Amino acid sequence: MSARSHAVQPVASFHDAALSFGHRSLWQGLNLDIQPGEYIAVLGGNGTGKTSLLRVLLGLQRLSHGSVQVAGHPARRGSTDIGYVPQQRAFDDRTPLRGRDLVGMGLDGHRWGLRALGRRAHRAKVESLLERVGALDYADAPVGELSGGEQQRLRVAQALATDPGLLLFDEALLSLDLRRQQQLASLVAEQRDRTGAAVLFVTHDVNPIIDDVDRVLYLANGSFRIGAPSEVLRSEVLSDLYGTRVEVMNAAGRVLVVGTEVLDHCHAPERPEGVVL
Ligand SMILES: Nc1ncnc2c1ncn2[C@@H]1O[C@H](COP(=O)(O)OP(=O)(O)OP(=O)(O)O)[C@@H](O)[C@H]1O
Repeated sequence: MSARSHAVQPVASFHDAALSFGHRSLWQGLNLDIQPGEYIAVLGGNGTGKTSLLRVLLGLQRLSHGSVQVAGHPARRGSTDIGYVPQQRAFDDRTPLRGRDLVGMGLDGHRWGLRALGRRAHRAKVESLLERVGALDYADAPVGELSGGEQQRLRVAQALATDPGLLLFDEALLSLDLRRQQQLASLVAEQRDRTGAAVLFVTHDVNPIIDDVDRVLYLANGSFRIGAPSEVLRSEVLSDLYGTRVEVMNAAGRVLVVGTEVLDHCHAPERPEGVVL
C-alpha cells in the first residue's frame, strides 16, 4: 500500500512541461504530480525521452517549456532528495574504488568528503546496504573487475544510502539474471514501503515490477499516456498513442505489447517491444 493517500506535497511535479531538441518534440503538455510512496513505471521505445525525463528531475536537462519542482523547489543538480541509478555504463578496469567505497560515496558524496555520520556508524550503514543488495561477497574487490550485474547492485545500494524521497532508476534491471531482477524489484518496493519514497522506474520490461506499480507513464510518438497499468496497457490506448494497431496481450502472467511496424516519432520503424518494449 503506497503512502499516496496521505500525501500533502508532491515529491516532484511537472507543470505544462515540454522537452524538445531542435524541431523534435519528445513530449509536451506533461502535468504530473508524483506523490510520496507512488511508484511510476516509465515506458516507451528507444529515444522517446525516458532518460531525458529523469535528467530534467536531476537538474541536468532544462525543459523547453513549463516547470519542474522537486521537494518543493525548482529541480537542481546535486539534490540530496534524489537517489539515482543511471543507465548502466561499465566502470573502467582501472577505477581505483572498491564496492564499499562506491556505496559509501552515496552517504557522503554530496558533502565533499565530509562524513555525515561518525566512522563507525558510516561503516555499519555501508555494511547493511551491501547486505541488502547481496554485495557483501565482493565489497572489497575493485569495481572495474566486477560483472555488470554486480556493479549494478552496488549502484542501487549507493542510490538508497540516504533514504531519499525520490528514487530514479534507469534500466536498472539490465545485466541482472531473473532471480536478481526479482530481488531488486522487491528491494525497491520494500524501500518505498519503509521510507515512503516515490519511485520512477524506466524500463523496457514492466513485468518484473508490475505488481508494485501505481501508474504507468508511456511515451511514444512525441506524446504520452499516464494512468494505472490496467488503464494504459490496453490495445486501444496504445494503438491510439502509436497511431497504428498495437496489441496488448496478457500471457502467462506477463504483459506483452506487440504491434505491426511502429514509427516511433523520429526513429526508424521499430516494434513496441513486449513491455518488454
Ligand atoms: N542534449 C541533447 N541534445 C540533443 N538531443 C538529445 C540530447 N539528449 C537527448 N537527446 C536525444 O533525445 C532523444 C531521447 O533521448 P533519451 O535518452 O531521453 O531516450 P530514451 O527514451 O531514454 O531512450 P533509450 O530507451 O534508448 O535509452 C534521443 O534521440 C537523444 O539522442
